Amino acid sequence: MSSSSFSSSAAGGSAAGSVLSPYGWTAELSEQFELFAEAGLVPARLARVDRGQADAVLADPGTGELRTVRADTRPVSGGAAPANPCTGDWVALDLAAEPMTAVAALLPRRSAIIRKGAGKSSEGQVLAANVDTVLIAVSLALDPDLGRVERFLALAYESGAEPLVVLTKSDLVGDAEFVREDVERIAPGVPVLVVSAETGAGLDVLRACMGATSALIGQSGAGKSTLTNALAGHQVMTVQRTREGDEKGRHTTTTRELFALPGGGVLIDTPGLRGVGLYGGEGLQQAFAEIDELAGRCRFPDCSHLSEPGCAVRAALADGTLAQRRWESYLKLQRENEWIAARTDARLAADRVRGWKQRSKEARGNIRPWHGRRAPS
Ligand SMILES: Nc1nc2c(ncn2[C@@H]2O[C@H](COP(=O)(O)OP(=O)(O)OP(=O)(O)O)[C@@H](O)[C@H]2O)c(=O)[nH]1
Ligand SMILES: [Zn+2]
Repeated sequence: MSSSSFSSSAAGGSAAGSVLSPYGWTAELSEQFELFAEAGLVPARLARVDRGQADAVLADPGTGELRTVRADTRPVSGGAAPANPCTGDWVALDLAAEPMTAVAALLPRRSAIIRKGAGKSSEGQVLAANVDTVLIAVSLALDPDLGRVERFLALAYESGAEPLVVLTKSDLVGDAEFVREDVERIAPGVPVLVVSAETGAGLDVLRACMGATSALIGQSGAGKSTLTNALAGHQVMTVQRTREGDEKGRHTTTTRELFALPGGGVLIDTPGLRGVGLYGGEGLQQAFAEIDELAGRCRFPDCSHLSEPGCAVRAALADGTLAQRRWESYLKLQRENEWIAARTDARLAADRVRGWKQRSKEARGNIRPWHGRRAPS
């Protein structure tokens, strides 16, 4: 691609605005972008991120039409994992960069779904950025795992986006109402919708509830890719049909991808999550708002809810207002969160010590050539 065909004047301007608005571009973003536009950079949204590169959707400054380009993400990678570019990020592209288009900057995120990284690492992994609605897909074909739904809800709240539970594959069950009620009980204030990607039932209501950018999360096999295809109106994701009706799914989705929807707005499909570790705390309080509220009514503000008199939590457990299962689920997620917080603190402390040692070593190294003596250590 020749760099001379791009003029900086169109970048970030109204052309980009109208063409990118179905992708979630707003006047506010346009304002944030002004300085980048003056520098000759072009706004784009990342639709897919692989190792070191991304697919970026932009309004071509020459033709004004939507276009997807491959871009080098290395200039904005390499820092702390949660700050790395991910699907849904708005970026400033340098189309003239050699040897290929490069992501020159990431715009500040409005929200981000971050889970605890895989393995022993305490680093967060961003699944999707700038999301308005988190759709938690739960298959009606299996007994619902309420603890898992609670975990996804906490993750969704933590992101800063609005959660919504989507019970999928309604064509496979006679009556979804019981499950819907069970899920509603553990998701106070959260819409719980029943859909079938197969028959199209419930899709209109779902569409009406989705914000400008929605992201689908859920267990592998929950029907996320099938639902993405149904909402997109055509096959955008490859769905592996499990011949024996195996409900476990096969991890068909390997990279996050972002799609424009026919009625405007975009949908981000994420790979099936076997285990989602939480990464942060506030989301848990929101997902278990009624427990938070109960704890506020205990006689002692620092009540451990174990043996203190006047404990509102124990009272609620005793009279059945608070289900034992729900309380244990909360405690479990809270323990995980504390662990991750401790790990993160320990890692930051270790980083600080390492950074200090490195700097003092460099300082010694700098002194030696000029003074010919060892710096005091
Ligand atoms: N009967 C019926 N089957 C469905 C429906 N939606 C999905 N399925 C089937 O469920 C299986 C899993 O669907 P996927 O869309 O691949 O699930 P996924 O959540 O994207 O799975 P991962 O890509 O592994 O995360 C496939 O065999 C689909 O054909 C539905 O509405 N009705
Ligand atoms: Zn208490």
